[in-house]
Amino acid sequence: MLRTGFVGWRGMVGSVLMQRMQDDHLFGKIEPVFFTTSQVGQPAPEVGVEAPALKNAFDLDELKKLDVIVTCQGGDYTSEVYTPLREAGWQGYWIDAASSLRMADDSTIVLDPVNRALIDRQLDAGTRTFAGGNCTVSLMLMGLGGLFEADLVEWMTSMTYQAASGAGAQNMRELLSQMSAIGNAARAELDDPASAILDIDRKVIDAMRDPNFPIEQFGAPLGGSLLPWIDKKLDNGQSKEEWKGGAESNKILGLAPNTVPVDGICVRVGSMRSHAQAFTIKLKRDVPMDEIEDRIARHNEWVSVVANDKAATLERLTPAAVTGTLDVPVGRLRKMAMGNEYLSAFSVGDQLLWGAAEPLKRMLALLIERH
Ligand SMILES: NC(=O)C1=CN([C@@H]2O[C@H](COP(=O)(O)OP(=O)(O)OC[C@H]3O[C@@H](n4cnc5c(N)ncnc54)[C@H](OP(=O)(O)O)[C@@H]3O)[C@@H](O)[C@H]2O)C=CC1
Ligand SMILES: N[C@@H](CC(=O)OP(=O)(O)O)C(=O)O
Repeated sequence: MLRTGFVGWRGMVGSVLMQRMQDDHLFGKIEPVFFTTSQVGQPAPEVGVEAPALKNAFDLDELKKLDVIVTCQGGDYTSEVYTPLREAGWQGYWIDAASSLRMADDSTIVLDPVNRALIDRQLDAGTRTFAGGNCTVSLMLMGLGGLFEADLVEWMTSMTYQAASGAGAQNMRELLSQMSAIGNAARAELDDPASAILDIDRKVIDAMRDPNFPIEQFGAPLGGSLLPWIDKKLDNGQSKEEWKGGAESNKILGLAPNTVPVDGICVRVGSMRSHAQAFTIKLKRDVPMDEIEDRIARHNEWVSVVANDKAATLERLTPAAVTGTLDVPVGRLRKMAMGNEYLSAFSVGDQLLWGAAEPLKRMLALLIERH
């Protein structure tokens, strides 16, 4: 059995990974060892099989004993540990949720419903480093994989509506605190059906502009508003999140950089843990709508096409409908006013499942299967 170390297992992404591992009964197929950066010696989590007490995640000698390391601890941990571990001669499989190693020449970004053949080729060629993709990128490819598979996409834009969870657990809490502060500010007027809406509106904006409004994590109000910037600024004016759209998509598809240009504006909205994206897709040719819908729907078992009407859209194509599931609905499919080669689409997906934990779990399952 593969001796498999887990780092970052109690964080937000790590907890979802643990749950998915248990759902799929994977712990019985490995020898798990749990690591920590802060709780050495405490009991391992209950996962249905015996595991030793928590080990120090910086102890290279312990890490070197592992066949596989799965880390959801973040990029700082990866930067500190990965290179010394490899330099010390460790040749095990490193599976990482963080972005640090995604674009490295010797790493593969894993999203097996989309790039299983590439993953297999890389494994056969001796690749030992695997990273999960950026959440919006993975969710986009899960939704539109059928169009890429048929080589129909000339370029596309992705305008995102990203959930608070992508920024971390504290940010999710802050979003709720903001919503609560807004609700409290307008409580009396809300409870009075005769109150004027503009009075409510003024109280809301006053609360959002109050110096005591909780903005420590986001730096600005998100509840009742939105934030059209995610991550650092790059020299070309893109945010790093926007850059990942193009860079990671092409790498996942096994294409040379910028073969299919993907760009857009990434926006944080007040959704809790499901990201949504609006796409403008320039097709290589005028493809009939029924073929488009068929290709999208048949690509993998999690994607589905939502009819382009209001009732179906509100029922199935929202974060409230999708959160906590592996479903990736794609809707708002129609040809655009610019011409028949221009397709609009909208998709939603849980950014902690397909956006983070699920591809890692499946990579580990693949290693177990091959072992
Ligand atoms: N959030 C996201 O949407 C995505 C995140 N990622 C990657 O995953 C990394 C981890 O993200 P995320 O899971 O959000 O990070 P978290 O902040 O939830 O967890 C990271 C670590 O913080 C430590 N920690 C300290 N206090 C607590 C606490 N009260 N509860 C749980 N853990 C605690 C744990 O380490 P220890 O046990 O050692 O103390 C834990 O592993 C990111 O840095 C990113 O690289 C990738 C894709 C999406
Ligand atoms: N940046 C993403 C979440 C994330 O962690 O992305 P990455 O894994 O590429 O760092 C978001 O804010 O929604």
